[in-house]
Amino acid sequence: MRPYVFVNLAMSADGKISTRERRQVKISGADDFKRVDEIKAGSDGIMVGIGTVMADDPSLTVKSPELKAARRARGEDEHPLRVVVDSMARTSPDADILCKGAGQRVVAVSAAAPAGRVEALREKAEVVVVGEKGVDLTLLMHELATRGVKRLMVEGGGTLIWGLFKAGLVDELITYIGSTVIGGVDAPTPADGEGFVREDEFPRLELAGVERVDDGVLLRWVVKKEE
Ligand SMILES: NC(=O)C1=CN([C@@H]2O[C@H](COP(=O)(O)OP(=O)(O)OC[C@H]3O[C@@H](n4cnc5c(N)ncnc54)[C@H](O)[C@@H]3O)[C@@H](O)[C@H]2O)C=CC1
Ligand SMILES: Nc1nc(O)c(N)c(N[C@@H]2O[C@H](COP(=O)(O)O)[C@@H](O)[C@H]2O)n1
Repeated sequence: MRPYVFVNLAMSADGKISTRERRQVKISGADDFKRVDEIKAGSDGIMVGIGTVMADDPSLTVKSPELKAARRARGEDEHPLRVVVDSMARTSPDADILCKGAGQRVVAVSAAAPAGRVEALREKAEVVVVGEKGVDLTLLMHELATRGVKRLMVEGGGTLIWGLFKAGLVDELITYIGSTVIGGVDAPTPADGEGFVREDEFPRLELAGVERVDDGVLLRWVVKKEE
């Protein structure tokens, strides 16, 4: 049992999701940010890796007052459950994702995380220990499903997205391609990590939508299931 997992990201025309210094950049335009807010509001949970928390300090809150009101009217918290994948419990207790906006949080750590940092995080979030050295993403998905997460949005970054693809946990990939070039061999891309080597390992995608948004393109891919 696991949630439906969809990844949403914005990349430059040359396939980078931030600069080589991992500095957050605005790739999406106003209409795309509105679309992101809508799909976030339609999700039960939203997940990021600790690399993104440390680089961007995102809140991952729903921004539109109307969308927040609609969630309340459905009996939901204003913001989806926010989930940080954080093997060593490096999330700062002052991070926006733990402090901004009402709602539930889960920080997923491994058994190798220092006890003191785990205890400090328990003041702000539910901490789940899944995995020995790194976070076992399959176990985490099971934990999220038992907490009622049916639709999970993944915001990145590239290392987490790679880990999810490697574990066969991605159902859909939504990519906004913006009208800019970032460049840099060390700049993060949508799926980093070590990468697949053999062609028979590559996840296969089916193109489910192409749309012009702002001055870029929105692509929606559905991951083909193995027969
Ligand atoms: N343009 C966009 O749409 C977005 C861009 N970003 C950018 O991505 C960059 C951050 O990406 P990364 O450094 O790759 O960090 P990340 O956010 O992907 O976090 C990776 C970390 O997650 C932890 N982790 C634990 N278990 C794991 C597992 N099983 N698989 C994978 N990771 C696991 C590890 O500590 C790992 O270093 C930033 O520069 C940020 O601005 C992030 C989100 C969206
Ligand atoms: N969809 C999208 N377009 C961009 O141009 C971006 N830079 C990002 N970045 C992601 O948005 C997060 C910000 O979240 P909050 O506004 O703090 O809620 C950031 O951390 C990236 O995950 N996304």
